[in-house]
Amino acid sequence: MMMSTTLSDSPLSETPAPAQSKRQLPLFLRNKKTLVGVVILGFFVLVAIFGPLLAPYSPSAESTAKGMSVAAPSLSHLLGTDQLGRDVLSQVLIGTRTTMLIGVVTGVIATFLAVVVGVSAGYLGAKWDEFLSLLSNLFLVFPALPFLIVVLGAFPGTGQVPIIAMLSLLGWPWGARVIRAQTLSLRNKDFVAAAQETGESSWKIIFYDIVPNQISLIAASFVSAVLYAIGASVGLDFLGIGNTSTWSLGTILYWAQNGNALELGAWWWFAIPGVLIALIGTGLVLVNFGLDELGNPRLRDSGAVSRINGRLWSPSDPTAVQALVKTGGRSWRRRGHDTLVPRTDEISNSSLSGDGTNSVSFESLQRVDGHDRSGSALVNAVDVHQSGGLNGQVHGASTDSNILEIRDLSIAYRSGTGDLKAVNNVNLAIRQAEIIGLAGESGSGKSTLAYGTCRLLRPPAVITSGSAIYRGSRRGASELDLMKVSAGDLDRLRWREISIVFQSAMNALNPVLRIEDQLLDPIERHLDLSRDEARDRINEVIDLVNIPRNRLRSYPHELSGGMRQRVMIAMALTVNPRLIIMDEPTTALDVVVQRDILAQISELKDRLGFSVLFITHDLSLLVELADRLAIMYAGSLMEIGETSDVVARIGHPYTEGLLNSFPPLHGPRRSLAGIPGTPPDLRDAVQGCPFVPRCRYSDDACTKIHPTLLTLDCGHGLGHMSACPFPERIRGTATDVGVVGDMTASRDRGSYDSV
Ligand SMILES: Nc1ncnc2c1ncn2[C@@H]1O[C@H](COP(=O)(O)OP(=O)(O)OP(=O)(O)O)[C@@H](O)[C@H]1O
Repeated sequence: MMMSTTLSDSPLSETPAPAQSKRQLPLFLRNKKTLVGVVILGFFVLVAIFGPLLAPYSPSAESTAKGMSVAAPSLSHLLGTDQLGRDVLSQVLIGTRTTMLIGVVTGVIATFLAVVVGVSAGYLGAKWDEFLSLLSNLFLVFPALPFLIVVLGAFPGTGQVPIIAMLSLLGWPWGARVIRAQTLSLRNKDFVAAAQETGESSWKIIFYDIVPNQISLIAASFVSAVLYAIGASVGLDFLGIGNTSTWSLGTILYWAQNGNALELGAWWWFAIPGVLIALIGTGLVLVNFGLDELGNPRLRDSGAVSRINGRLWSPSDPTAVQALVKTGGRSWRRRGHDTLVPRTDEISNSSLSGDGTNSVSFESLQRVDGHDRSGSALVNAVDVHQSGGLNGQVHGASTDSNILEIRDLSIAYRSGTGDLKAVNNVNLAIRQAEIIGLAGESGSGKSTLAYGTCRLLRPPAVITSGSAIYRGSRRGASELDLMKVSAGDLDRLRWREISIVFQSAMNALNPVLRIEDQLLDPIERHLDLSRDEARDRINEVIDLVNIPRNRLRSYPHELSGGMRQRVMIAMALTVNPRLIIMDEPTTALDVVVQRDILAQISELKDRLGFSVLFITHDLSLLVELADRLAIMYAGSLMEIGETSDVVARIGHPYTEGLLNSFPPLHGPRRSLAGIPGTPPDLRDAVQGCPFVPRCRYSDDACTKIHPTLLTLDCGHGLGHMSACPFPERIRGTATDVGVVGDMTASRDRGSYDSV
């Protein structure tokens, strides 16, 4: 019987769907902090605009009447009076306008200067960059306060203009540095290179490509400049350096200080302007949070969070792999815990390097693990016919030879417009020492399934149901549900037992670390080896993937694409994992290198006995490599079986379409047919089989069935299953990829749920 995990069981499923009222708010305001910030600032903007009109008295009007000096708040003076009987409420209403005006005008000028200098330095580079960076640095170390005192002293009684001018001049360098750095990064992006290639002028590229792509950064820089200007002007006014004859929140504090407000206990005189200044600052800081999140979509997602050592993680994060493997500090020869410790006699006797060095071999590690994972350890086939024909059946059934069983796993991406169901009730078992190929078009949910299984997805992804049972963990537990184990246990399991080879090696490798150091990280984290043993281990894996040892001192950019991908494979192998997830590891490589790497993966798998979940959209590539194929479409498995079965007797029209979409790696050339149409939008509810609109065999019946993986009677070994109720229709339209054999579905059509 299928075990299913409910939403509340899953550590990743704590996020409720967004409330309707929240959905209607603009993106920027969905964050509570930002909303509070905007409300606070909105209040002060209104006070700045209408405050002077509402002031009950002139702020400088003195009252000599008895008891009016330093009078506590009353009905006639809601915020009390100062020592000259002046109304504090009127001073606050008028002073807020001045303070806000200084902040906003300074913010605009300083941000304008920051953008001009930052973008020019970053985009024009060379001498311009040197000159403008030098200028920014000079202004950053400029002794601002004495300078301001001198200048403002030289222009007494000239209103706020000198203050605004001085603060603008001193407030731009921080923003300029950040904007320069972002411009440098954008300048190297492909879309900018493409614009340059088409001959667009520099100014056009700056205005259309560079500046719009850092709007949120510029906005954040503006908010910071406003905050700085308000803080600085209040400080100057309080010290009496500014224009004390003009009312601002700072000058109220100046008069309060001079009038001994504190000693007189006249809290209303200093506390109220003080609180207002703090509130303006808080509002600006909160809005800045929102702008940060707007500029970085990853920060703004709500919901479940996957962390490694407290660090947010995403598979597409360029430094993710570093975080994944390096989840501990550098400490050598940690003892006294259950980390794998190779025995000395095994270390000395079983080197794979063959050069007599004292290296730690894979075989020694396998024996210490208690797992014989030699290539010959391939498991016996399991007859799934016995349990076939049931909804939610795991291909491969439940057997000790399965190292991972994904059961009824469903994953959705939450958004303001509803859930995108990326993975729907997927059941899949991965056996020991097999390569299982997961194929499907882009967007079919392959990566979501793979990363979701290891709980490596981050918000807005949510595991809505299901489990992933990991068997035979080295840490002792016979079965672990990856959806339920603690984050700490999962950290220890990842890489040590399940490692990942990412699609883009250039992104996954840290550009500033040598290859050797990057290979050292997982060893350091997961194995208890001395430095020399670790070096031996690195030499061993680097030999395995055919990279010359002298390249260990290289940086990633000094290697070819194929070499970098091999380094990724070596990194995945360093701690001898039981399962390696390979996410399109060869997509970016040319066919020759691709073939070479595939052959190597296959050979290493046979030699070391690990399992591989190989993800690709190129089914013809998997036909060459995989023991079993799983075909995914619109978040569901469409077909699964031994590769030879699937190719020889195609069981689903989608598989047929995929096979006809790619040229085989070898063999005679054939015309490619492709699959007409596009996959469904996974946000929409699909009636019947999701492939119907693109299927040349479909009829009305297909829109009424609930596609379920059922066993075809022609499979052997682990069986051959398809979600198409009419696989016999594919007969007679054989592609030249494989011969469509005698295949009849022995299934009772009545077992399909009608929808
Ligand atoms: N962070 C995300 N937020 C919202 N939707 C997402 C996110 N990541 C993926 N999706 C959606 O989930 C679905 C499955 O995506 P996934 O990347 O798993 O597919 P895939 O088969 O691995 O595609 P590819 O081969 O292009 O990597 C797609 O519709 C995709 O748009």
